[in-house]
Amino acid sequence: MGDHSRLLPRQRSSKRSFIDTVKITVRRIRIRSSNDEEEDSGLGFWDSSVSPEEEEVFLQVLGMELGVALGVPSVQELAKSLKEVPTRYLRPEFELDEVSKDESVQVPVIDMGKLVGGRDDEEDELAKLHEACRDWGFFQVINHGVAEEVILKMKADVQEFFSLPLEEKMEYARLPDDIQGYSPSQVVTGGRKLDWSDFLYIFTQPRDGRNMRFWPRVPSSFRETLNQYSTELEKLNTALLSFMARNLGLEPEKLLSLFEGGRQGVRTNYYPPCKQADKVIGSTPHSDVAGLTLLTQVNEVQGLQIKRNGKWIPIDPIQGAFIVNVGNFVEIMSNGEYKSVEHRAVVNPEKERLSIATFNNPNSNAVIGPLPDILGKDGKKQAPKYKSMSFQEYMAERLREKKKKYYA
Ligand SMILES: O=C(O)CCC(=O)C(=O)O
Ligand SMILES: [Fe+2]
Repeated sequence: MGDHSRLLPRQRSSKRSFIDTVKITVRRIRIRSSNDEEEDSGLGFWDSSVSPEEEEVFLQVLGMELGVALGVPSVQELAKSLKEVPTRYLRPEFELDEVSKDESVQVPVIDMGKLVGGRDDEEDELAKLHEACRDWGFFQVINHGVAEEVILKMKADVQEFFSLPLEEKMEYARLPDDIQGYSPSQVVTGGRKLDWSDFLYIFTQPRDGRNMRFWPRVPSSFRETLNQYSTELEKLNTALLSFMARNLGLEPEKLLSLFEGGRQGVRTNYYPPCKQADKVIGSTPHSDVAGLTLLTQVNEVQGLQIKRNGKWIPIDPIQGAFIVNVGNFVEIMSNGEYKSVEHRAVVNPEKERLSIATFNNPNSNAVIGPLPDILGKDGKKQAPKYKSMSFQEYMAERLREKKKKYYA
């Protein structure tokens, strides 16, 4: 998932006793779940008044430990040895969802080649981009300027990483106090239901925010490849934001300054095949907590679906294109003119699927709210549809929401 709502400050070591409390709670839950009972209590502690940062650490430690306790270091491994899908992955709530069969319904394709260099068709393409962000929240971008070689290398290295033996991947396992690293999906929520996927999540920009501990050394080119990929995608993100700013009647510099130095995270998703593919979900429906998300699909296996008029529309990726979606931050900043659309990933019965999602965030000083220039646009005052708050407050709120959803 693109959640990535977990960008709160790291825990200070003075909070040790809190962590110990968490560990004890987790141990209790572990004993309980190994006895195969419902593990829904033992969370009385949860209600005590802890700060959002503390909640954050709690969720992470709980999620990690619970994942291990349930014997799911990786869905990829589970899928190999599997006779039957464990109940925890069965998601009957999605079985009746309607999926569109009309293959002609596809997200708009934006040709970035037309947006640079003062061509005659520039205005038409800008209008198409505006429409895509307003009406779809998703589009594919071609002629985006990212060298094909960099994309191919990234895909190859990601594929190689996931084909390593589990022990090697576990060298980059997520740690209790971090959200980066290799992990099965959704254990971070400690939820009762799990997604049919693993991921490797790495903070890639700004450079001084990198923790090389989570950057794979194998394949040997991985680090350099990711560095290049992330740098190229940062440029693409900036270019797209500046076109969107023009479309929204904003000064590009003003919008870009909110994203300057913001965190970029690259999440590579691995969806193992599943014989009961229609009974599991690779990525639970969500909208991305990001400014813009740029997605590359590693192989030809389809899986991404977006919600439109109550139906799921499967996205057919164009070779070499990026699938771009408006994230929650851009929706809010545009006062809802652009939409952060719900999406999910389904699993294939025969083939593995891999994707690389790059999330680009505003910086932590940015106020998250409708931009004053949008509210006052065209001389008319628009009422703000979203509250304004600090980046940290926004993240804490998402966390509280998640807590409600998974622990209610
Ligand atoms: O795998 C995909 O196509 C979607 C992944 C996704 O939505 C995410 O990581 O946020
Ligand atoms: Fe997503």
